[in-house]
Amino acid sequence: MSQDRLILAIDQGTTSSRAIVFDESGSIRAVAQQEFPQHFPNDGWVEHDPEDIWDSTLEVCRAALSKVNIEKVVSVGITNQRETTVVWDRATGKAIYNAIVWQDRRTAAICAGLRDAGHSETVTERSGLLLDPYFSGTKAAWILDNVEGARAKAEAGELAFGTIDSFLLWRLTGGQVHATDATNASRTNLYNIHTAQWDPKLLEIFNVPEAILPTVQDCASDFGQTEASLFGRSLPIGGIAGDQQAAAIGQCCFEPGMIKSTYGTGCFVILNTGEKAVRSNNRLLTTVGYRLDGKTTYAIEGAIFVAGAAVQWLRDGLGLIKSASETEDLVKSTDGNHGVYLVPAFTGLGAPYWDPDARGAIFGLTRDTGPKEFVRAALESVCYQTFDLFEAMAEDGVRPKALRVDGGMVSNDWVTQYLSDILNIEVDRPVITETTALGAAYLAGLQAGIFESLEDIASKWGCERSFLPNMEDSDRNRLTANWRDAVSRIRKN
Ligand SMILES: Nc1ncnc2c1ncn2[C@@H]1O[C@H](COP(=O)(O)OP(=O)(O)O)[C@@H](O)[C@H]1O
Ligand SMILES: O=P(O)(O)OC[C@H](O)CO
Repeated sequence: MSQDRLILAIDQGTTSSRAIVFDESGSIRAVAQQEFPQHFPNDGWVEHDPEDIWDSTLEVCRAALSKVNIEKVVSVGITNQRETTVVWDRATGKAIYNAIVWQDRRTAAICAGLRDAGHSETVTERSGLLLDPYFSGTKAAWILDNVEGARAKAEAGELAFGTIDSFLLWRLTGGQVHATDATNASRTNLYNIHTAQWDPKLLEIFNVPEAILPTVQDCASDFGQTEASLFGRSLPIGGIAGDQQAAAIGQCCFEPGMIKSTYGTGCFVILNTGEKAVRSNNRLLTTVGYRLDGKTTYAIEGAIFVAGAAVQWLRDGLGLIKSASETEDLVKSTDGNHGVYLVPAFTGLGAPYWDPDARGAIFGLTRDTGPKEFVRAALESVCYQTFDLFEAMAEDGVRPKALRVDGGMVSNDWVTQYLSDILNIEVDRPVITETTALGAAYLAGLQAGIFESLEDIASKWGCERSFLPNMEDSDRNRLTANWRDAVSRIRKN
């Protein structure tokens, strides 16, 4: 097969924007990355300036494209931090408020009000999600109700709503295309995952006017062309998926029962359930895994809000480490956790607890507790939180045999081994850990005809290292029971 054609994948994440150019074999030809500022204007609020998102995206695309022959780039894929909400003016393209980030808790009271009004069942049945501030619906409504004149403009069709993919698409196409893909739509609380359409009843419940919504397309489809002035040449945009779904695609989880977990800022487990939208009895989410040729493949998802963010907190908040990679040697020099447990509920607890008011705590401190124990407790907490998701899945009757992992944290061998020990299953780390961008590239490549099918793509997956469980049951039981005890002490709901 010719290795000449290239794909540009844009990965717009929570803390940084990345652009990666892949070739036809799925190998990386160029990378550029840029962090951008986080804004915390109030307790529990998290915002991004949409211009920072746009500027950093544009710069990394230009930087990555400058390292390759742009004439060979045949398709662009976009993947993005999901749920983060932007509302912009169609006439100017300017956002009317900062992007409200997925971690933001400001709409907790609105969600509680909707629960009290008896909407929980309708929302879960139709959207597959829960009533939690995590999702976009209440964030969009908050902007419309808190920016002067916004609701009237929205009703008049002058404003556009989008998750980050949609906002970038609008900007990249010079305001020509207002669209999103089914995975991003499935994170809004407004999209009916069974009918594959925006749901009028959900729009009514969340008080979001239809006039602001983007068109929902397949993940591999014609999303328009980039404006020629941006990169010196117009490029077709052929793929979009939310970052966690893109990671599942990059990990080639195409068969029902296949499962991946990504350890970036947060941790997100996605289990392919095939053509069936399976409803969890244990507060996991039902979501769109991908939609291709009009056919939806569903997934069950467990979302944990703090994973690598706990390591960032050790570095930036406490100053205990200078870099994330130091944690591996530090924790390897410990001989157990000395009874210290960190519950990193800095922005509440996600699945399976869904407790937006819970806050973090550390337990079991003694006079000999030092930085190493804090570091170990932070790394362990990520594995215990994944354990909670697997327990919830087990109660739903799902017991995976192996887990494919990716994300910045799994470069840490200690974390990956401990994860295998605590979950008591094989944990596989792939050769290419940039699975999120790779998934977007696969979608764009499918649309461009570079890849023929999902089977074609699946043959490219390679395992770099498998981690096998190596812990006594009695130790696992003791550790997870202590963790559960720690969690129970911070619960508010
Ligand atoms: N060696 C390591 N050990 C532990 N955590 C790490 C290590 N390397 C990176 N991380 C953590 O992984 C996260 C970065 O992963 P990444 O996948 O780039 O995240 P995101 O896409 O959410 O920005 C950071 O939160 C960082 O603290
Ligand atoms: O940007 P990430 O990698 O932290 O992912 C964010 C998720 O999409 C939030 O649902």
